[in-house]
Amino acid sequence: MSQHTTIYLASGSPRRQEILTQLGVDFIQIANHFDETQLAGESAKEYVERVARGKALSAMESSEYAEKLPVLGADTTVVHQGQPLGKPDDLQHAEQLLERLSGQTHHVYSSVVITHGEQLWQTTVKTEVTFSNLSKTIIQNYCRTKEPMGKAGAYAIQGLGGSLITTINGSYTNVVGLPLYETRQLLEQASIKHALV
Ligand SMILES: Cc1cn([C@H]2C[C@H](O)[C@@H](COP(=O)(O)OP(=O)(O)OP(=O)(O)O)O2)c(=O)[nH]c1=O
Repeated sequence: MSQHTTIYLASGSPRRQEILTQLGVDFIQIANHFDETQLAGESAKEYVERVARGKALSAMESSEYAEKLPVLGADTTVVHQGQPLGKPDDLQHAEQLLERLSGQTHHVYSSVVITHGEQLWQTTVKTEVTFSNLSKTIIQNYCRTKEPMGKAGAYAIQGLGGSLITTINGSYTNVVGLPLYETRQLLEQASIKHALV
């Protein structure tokens, strides 16, 4: 099979753009308008996998992108006690999410999908993250930086939020939004050019 040198990235996440750039992938960024509301009766892992597929497929099916290059989409969700915690609606919601995660261990799931025509490749990675005990003042001061906004679980491990975390077990880039090693493997399965092939 011949190699694809350019793909569509169906993501507005600056973190995903940075990680793909780090991998040396040439991409064109496109929007995805997938509705991320949760359906009843699915596990957190099934949820993140469905949303990642939905993001990639909805972007691919858009007639605007008829050229049909491969499309990469991804979703990241923080899961605490089996419940997916998405991005905060506002700063008050961010405080509630951080109160919930304080002193606790949770999991971060990222699922990455590449679609091209009838073909679909998908990988899902889980990382365990443990938070220190957070005082009300620390939570309020952290929220005041606005860093929690737009981040699943209301924190950014790559920013000041990293100072709230005591340990992680598993892939760091998976928490940031795109697991580097597993994404490289997926690119290779889909015959997409990156810096190492
Ligand atoms: C937990 C965590 C999440 N995040 C980010 C990664 C994702 O951008 C975001 C999770 O939301 P997503 O819904 O996965 O992605 P998104 O809406 O930002 O972008 P798109 O759907 O267009 O691809 O949270 C961090 O940047 N750092 C972290 O530590």
